[in-house]
Amino acid sequence: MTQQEAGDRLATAAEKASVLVEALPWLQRFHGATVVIKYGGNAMIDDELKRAFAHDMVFLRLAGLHPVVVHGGGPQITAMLDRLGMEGEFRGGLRVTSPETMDVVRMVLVGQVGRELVGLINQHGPYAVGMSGEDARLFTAERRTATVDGEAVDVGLVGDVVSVNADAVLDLIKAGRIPVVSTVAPDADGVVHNVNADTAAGALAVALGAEKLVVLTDVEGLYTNWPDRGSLVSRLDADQLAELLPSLSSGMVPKMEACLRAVRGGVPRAHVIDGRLAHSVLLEVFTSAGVGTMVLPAQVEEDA
Ligand SMILES: Nc1ncnc2c1ncn2[C@@H]1O[C@H](COP(=O)(O)OP(=O)(O)O)[C@@H](O)[C@H]1O
Ligand SMILES: CC(=O)N[C@@H](CCC(=O)OP(=O)(O)O)C(=O)O
Repeated sequence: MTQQEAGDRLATAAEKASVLVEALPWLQRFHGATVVIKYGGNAMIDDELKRAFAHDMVFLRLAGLHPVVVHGGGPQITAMLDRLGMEGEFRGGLRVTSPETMDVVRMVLVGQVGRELVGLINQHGPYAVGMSGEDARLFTAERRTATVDGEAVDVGLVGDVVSVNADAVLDLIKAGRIPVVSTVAPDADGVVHNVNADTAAGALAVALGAEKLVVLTDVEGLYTNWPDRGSLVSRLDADQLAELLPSLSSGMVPKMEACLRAVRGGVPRAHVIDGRLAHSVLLEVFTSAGVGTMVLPAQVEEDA
């Protein structure tokens, strides 16, 4: 080995060690904390990324945190509707959901996307258990409308989460498992509704008293003036977000509403991060710089 090569090896080793050392305060701070991670369908773009996500969930669990996964699957539902020759339509960021569409939504979220994530996590050990909003009365939904040009529009069997019974999730956490939640949920009469996954993740984070809500999507974070790439915002507080919300367009609306709901409901931090970057969750949780957009309940001086 030349002197140059030996020097390079030392520098690489020092860099690797510094990453591990930097994680220590965050490992201490989040030990025993519950983190709700929303994995959007648009961030499940290839098998490698999905495997990296599963790896990260197991990493969090073995690092002493309690990860709870809430997954989406919008593009996967649309692909299945296409295969079945059925129409897919969104209004105000929500899927128009007829009873027939609801069958497909449930089949894809619970039977396909949820199962796949459970399988990938369980390649590392017996951690993941899948459940939907129907299991042990996790979520109760209430039919909601979409807002289009300021008007309320009927979108069929689409629900908002009006109550959360987190007992079954807490039981799984206590047993050392990683709950993987699909967001279909019955209303008070037992009629199953399609719930946006961001909305469900926000509600679950509040009910669990989570330390963080992390939303993985296919963009770097929130842009105040989309698509102006210079307008990426790294942090904002609940009041600033509430002011910005009416100006946001469809995909970001449920995401940022969920972050607002979470921090106003007692979750100290909500983050929107780029799920296209492998291991972005680990960077968010265990590095000082963090990634993406962070929403805080109120303006704070401390960097966290
Ligand atoms: N202000 C904004 N900041 C960032 N992304 C935005 C904004 N407005 C609209 N978008 C769009 O929202 C998309 C993310 O939402 P969505 O497609 O519903 O993702 P997911 O499947 O992760 O829930 C981004 O890819 C981007 O095209
Ligand atoms: C009511 C509504 O729009 N539900 C969503 C549920 C899945 C979801 O939210 O998936 P992403 O997170 O991948 O967007 C849908 O049917 O597409």
